[in-house]
Amino acid sequence: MSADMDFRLEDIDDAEIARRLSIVEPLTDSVRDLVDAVIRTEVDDAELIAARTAIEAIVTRLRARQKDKGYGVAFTRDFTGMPWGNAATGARNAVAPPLRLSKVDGVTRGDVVLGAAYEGPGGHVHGGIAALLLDQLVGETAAADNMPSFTGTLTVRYLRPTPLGPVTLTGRVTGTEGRKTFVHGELSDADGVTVEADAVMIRPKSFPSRDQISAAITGHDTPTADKPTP
Ligand SMILES: CCCCCCCCCCCCCC(=O)SCCNC(=O)CCNC(=O)[C@H](O)C(C)(C)COP(=O)(O)OP(=O)(O)OC[C@H]1O[C@@H](n2cnc3c(N)ncnc32)[C@H](O)[C@@H]1OP(=O)(O)O
Repeated sequence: MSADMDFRLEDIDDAEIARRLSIVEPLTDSVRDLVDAVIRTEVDDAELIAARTAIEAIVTRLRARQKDKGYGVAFTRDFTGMPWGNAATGARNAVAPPLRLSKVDGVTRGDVVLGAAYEGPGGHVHGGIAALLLDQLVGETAAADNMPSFTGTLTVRYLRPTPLGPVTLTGRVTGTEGRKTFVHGELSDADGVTVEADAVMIRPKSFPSRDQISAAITGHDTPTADKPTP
């Protein structure tokens, strides 16, 4: 993680974050629903072509005004992070399942339903998706005070196939050594653990301090900070 990461200020409060999420999360859910529908639909070719035309019109509307590249990581002045483009948990990212992780008593936990969009072996979760979710899990488990570490090494062990459907993620820190944090993570279905991971998470020596990030984000205004749209 280097100092040229895309940190930026969104000078907003919790109420404004909630307002924006109340608009974008249902949109993201609708796009997830669309992905699921495209995978599972059995309508005829004419319907598929009509659907494509309608979707292309929506894409054109959304592209009327947009960022040059990824969403980046926005922070408020009190250091609330908004990684809304994140591939595993981003509130604006329909590629990500609707997973929210939270930490209670040192254990990070989240529940999510993995549907057709996450299939690998028929009826089962793709191994890369399991690894993605476990990577996010160990990342959030290692993060302290909203300051992330990078995944140095992620060792994933697939114990048995994970059926599509509800899964639970749990992670905990197993040790620290200098800038390294060791984390164990598990992905489980109703019958127990299906995939487990051990990670070495590293706070890079070049990583900016919280004060440096604060200075960087408050030193310039984000182009979107004063816009009313979420
Ligand atoms: C917005 C707010 C969000 C807040 C929540 C955040 C959640 C975020 C969730 C995001 C989740 C998503 C997460 C993602 O997807 S993170 C993205 C995927 N990961 C990367 O891209 C990492 C790329 N690699 C690097 O940046 C550097 O190589 C790192 C940072 C890893 C080390 O570079 P650095 O120059 O700092 O290292 P050093 O040479 O001083 O060595 C230091 C120590 O580390 C040991 N070592 C070195 N490399 C490795 C290795 N690969 N495995 C094991 N150990 C390693 C080394 O032996 C030494 O140990 P010791 O000799 O001291 O004992």
